Amino acid sequence: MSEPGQNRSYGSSYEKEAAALDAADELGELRARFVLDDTVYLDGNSLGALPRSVPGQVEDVVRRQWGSLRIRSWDESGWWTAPERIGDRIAPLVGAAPGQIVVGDSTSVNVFKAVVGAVRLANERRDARDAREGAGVRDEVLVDVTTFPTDGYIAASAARLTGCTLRPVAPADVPDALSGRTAAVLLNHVDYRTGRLHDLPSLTAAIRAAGAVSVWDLCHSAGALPVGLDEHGVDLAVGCTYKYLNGGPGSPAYLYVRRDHQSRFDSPLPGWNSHADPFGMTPDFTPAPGALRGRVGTPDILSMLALEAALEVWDDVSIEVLRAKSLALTDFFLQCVEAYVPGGAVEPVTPLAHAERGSQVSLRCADAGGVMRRLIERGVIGDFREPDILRFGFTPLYVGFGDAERAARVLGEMFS
Ligand SMILES: Cc1ncc(COP(=O)(O)O)c(C=O)c1O
Ligand SMILES: Nc1c(O)cccc1C(=O)C[C@H](N)C(=O)O
Repeated sequence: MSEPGQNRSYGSSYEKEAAALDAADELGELRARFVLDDTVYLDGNSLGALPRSVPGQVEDVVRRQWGSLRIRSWDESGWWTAPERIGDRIAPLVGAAPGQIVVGDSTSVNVFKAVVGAVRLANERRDARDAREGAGVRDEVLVDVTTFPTDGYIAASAARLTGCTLRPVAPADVPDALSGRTAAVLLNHVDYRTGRLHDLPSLTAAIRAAGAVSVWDLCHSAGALPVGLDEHGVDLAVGCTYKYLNGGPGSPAYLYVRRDHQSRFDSPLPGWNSHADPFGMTPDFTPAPGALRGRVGTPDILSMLALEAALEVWDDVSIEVLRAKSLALTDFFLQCVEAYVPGGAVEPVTPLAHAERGSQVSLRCADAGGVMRRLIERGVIGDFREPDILRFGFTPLYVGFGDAERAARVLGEMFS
């Protein structure tokens, strides 16, 4: 792969432009903090690359904290408080003040906690307003019709369990679909298939104005672009940590519970780790104060502390700078695709408008599965999503403009 500064001759004007952009990239030096090879890795929106800080720290967790300190590590190594400590480390990346995020469980499980919790919150609030306004029960859950499947499956079950009807709606149609019956609305911030960025500020405002509770899935936005949870008044949010946050395969997810809601957040999974006094071992459940009530059982310490090590890379990164690079990368990739790929062979599905674009580019293409297989054989790693989508994720921490140019060039060669 061509690295900036390397003494080689550049073939096309796009190669030259990529080299200049890489040389000027203020995040460029972060790439060295990841384990990468000479492939072009455009699949960090599925599994982020390994940060170099992780293996040594995981070894310490295993050998010293577990191997030597054993049970003492729950206190002495900070194991017990890891879910909230690591939650506070993720918080600035999604625009949240400390004390509102706990890490643990999978995204799917957190979607369940959040949707059931949202329906309960909406109706608890209704109880107070009900007497005054004569409002009926809020018994409808709206879900993004294009959602990543797990959110849809879990929302359907959560709706059944809470006596609600589930109504799939396109995100843009949510304002018109809201009514006095809407309890909760579950939306994806960035669509996993198309890369479309939904309008979180205005949708959240519409949901709040209708008296319903918003739940946002941040899997494809956290670590890729500014989210602004506190600023935009989001009620509840969930996200995974193995994509743009590089926590590793199956690393734990997180749950955000807005501070104003915490005292009324009634988790459908109250475990001993969400109890106010876990070691009191009482038969009755008293929820812990704050976001801690979003915890359930014993945290998965090995994965969680690998994630904590992975998050170190964010110490000096501005999300605004990251977003600017992400948009520049996807713009440049699209420009190169237009230059290298014969007209009509692929069609961009990801919106061109910056305000509607996440950190990926999806291209519709005939035999997309076969094309992606051949791209991977040629060292360009993206992925294929049914039925006809080539998906390229741009993780601004370690993807460069040279990668974007090479990926588009190799894609063009597939059609020559
Ligand atoms: C938007 C979205 N939600 C949820 C998930 C999956 O959640 P889990 O971590 O439970 O597998 C993914 C990806 O796997 C996703 O893209
Ligand atoms: N979570 C994944 C997994 O365990 C295996 C393979 C892929 C994934 C993914 O994250 C898929 C991803 N959410 C997507 O956007 O398609």
